[in-house]
Amino acid sequence: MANRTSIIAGNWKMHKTSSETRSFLEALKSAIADFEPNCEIVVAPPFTSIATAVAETDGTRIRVAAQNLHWEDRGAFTGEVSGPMVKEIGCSHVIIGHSERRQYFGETDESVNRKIQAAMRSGLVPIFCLGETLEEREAGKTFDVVKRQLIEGIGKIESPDPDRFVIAYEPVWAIGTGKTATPQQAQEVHEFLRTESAKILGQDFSDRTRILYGGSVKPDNTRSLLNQPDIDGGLVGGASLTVQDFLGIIKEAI
Ligand SMILES: O=C(CO)COP(=O)(O)O
Repeated sequence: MANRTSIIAGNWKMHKTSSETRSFLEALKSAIADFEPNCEIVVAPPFTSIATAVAETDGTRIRVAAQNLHWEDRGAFTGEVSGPMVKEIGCSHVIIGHSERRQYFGETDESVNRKIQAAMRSGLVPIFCLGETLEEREAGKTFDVVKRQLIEGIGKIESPDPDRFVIAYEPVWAIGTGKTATPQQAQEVHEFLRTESAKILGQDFSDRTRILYGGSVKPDNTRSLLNQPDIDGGLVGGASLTVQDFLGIIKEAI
């Protein structure tokens, strides 16, 4: 089995101004200077705080992600931001297809696919999110839903570099609810996603791509989740907003 380096990524959602971003990153930098984390570290601030985050993390191991992009590189799309813009300002990663974007901003499997292609065209690492709702889980549709999202999301993508492509399984019912999927529940979906992605993009891609779990990840549940063979890190919302919790998660990463 491939040896995959874990990723701990903080999705700040609509939190932290530039000055709040600066103080958070100053504290995080000094905290991680004391030890050698076992994982890659990514933070995803809102667009307006990205420049500050890039400046603050320059020369460190912390990488910066955007939370969204448009599928075109430029054009008359008021209020939108494109891959080349995100790349040039210094982001390495971009979150795509988060359930909040699907739920509140009308994103579809098709737009997610176009955004993944746009990210790759601009040299950004997509963090491609998918996951079922509570209703879908209770109706026994979890595997059908994530399979459809996976196929539609990565279907038309040509030979992505597995080291530069990340999938995040985020069951919607576990986001911001304090209700984490059990390690077994998460593992069975991760294993399924890995098997299915091998059918679409080949065994090497499937062996090497990182699949993160997201949904109420906290310092005290990180270890048991990351101990699962197909869970390669966490996409963290609420607990990435305080240095203490985010650092606690980073320290638990294996
Ligand atoms: O949506 C998430 C990360 O993208 C998860 O959010 P919480 O960690 O707050 O549940």
